[in-house]
Amino acid sequence: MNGLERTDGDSPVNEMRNQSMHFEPVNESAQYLLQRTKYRPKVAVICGSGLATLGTLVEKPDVFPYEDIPNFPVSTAPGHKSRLLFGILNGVQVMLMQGRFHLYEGYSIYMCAMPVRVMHLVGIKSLIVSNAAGGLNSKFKVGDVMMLQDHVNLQGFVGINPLAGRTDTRFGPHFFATNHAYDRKWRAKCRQIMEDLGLGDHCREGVYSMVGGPNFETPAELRLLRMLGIDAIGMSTVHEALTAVQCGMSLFAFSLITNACITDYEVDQGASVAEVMETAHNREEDLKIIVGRLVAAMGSETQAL
Ligand SMILES: O=P(O)(O)O[C@H]1O[C@H](CO)[C@@H](O)[C@H]1O
Ligand code: HPA
Repeated sequence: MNGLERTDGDSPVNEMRNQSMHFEPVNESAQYLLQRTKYRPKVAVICGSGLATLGTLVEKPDVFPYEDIPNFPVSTAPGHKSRLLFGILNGVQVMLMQGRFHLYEGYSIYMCAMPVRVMHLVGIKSLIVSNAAGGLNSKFKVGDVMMLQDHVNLQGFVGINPLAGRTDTRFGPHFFATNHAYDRKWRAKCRQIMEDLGLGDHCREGVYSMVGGPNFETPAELRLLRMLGIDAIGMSTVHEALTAVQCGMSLFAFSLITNACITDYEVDQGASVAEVMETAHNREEDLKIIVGRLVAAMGSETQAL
């Protein structure tokens, strides 16, 4: 054990440290939920922009508006419903977030990632994270699904990281490897599911990164991101993924490529929320089947845990 891993929340030195996550408010949110639902899910889903419709898969749901959950943030982004569902999806108990939190909403990186810590205290072992993203890789087409093999934590480069600051080992270790953050078995499963559905040509794999937003990127920024080896760009997911891995969850994440990133100054058209929503809407039925089958696979695996 080193000095960073202690759990002495009220020590004077911790008072001087930044506003990183405390155990008690997260636990209060988790206990609020556990006391009000009979479900004890081990699988969770985070719905990206325009993908809240995945929530329609959940049968017999217990519905918790975020505003009712103590210490929980409230969604303000377009296409995010701001409610948490507990219920059954393809025969598996799930916890599903219809709405996530972004830096551009004014929340700290700790608050953006806080629901994942709530999931951990609820008992979640496997997590599916979805997002809408712009396609930087020129081979990608609008409507493709990019499974995250990896990410670049741009905010982390300058110390903006939900794991920074005081660490409470009840949320996992301070230092840990991230070379297998995204569990390759779920990528193999997703590829198989998409091939079975005749969607193999739309199944991609690559590197995601997150900017702060809310504006979409300039052509110069997009060219820089492409040089960094980034295939898809969004404004979310990285902080959730890191928090999930720290908590020991098995993670699958995918980007729906909702728009092509435009780096040519001669093109008049630019990225828009309307295009993001339209693509999400067009792909929702396929994504429901894919996510449903992935949840079923995760459910069989976590049953034994
Ligand atoms: O990452 P999700 O929440 O899917 O949302 C993506 O879509 C929004 C832009 O339309 C941004 O918030 C971007 O991050
Ligand atoms: N950039 C950033 N975030 C996004 C995009 C994009 O092009 N599309 C959807 N979310």
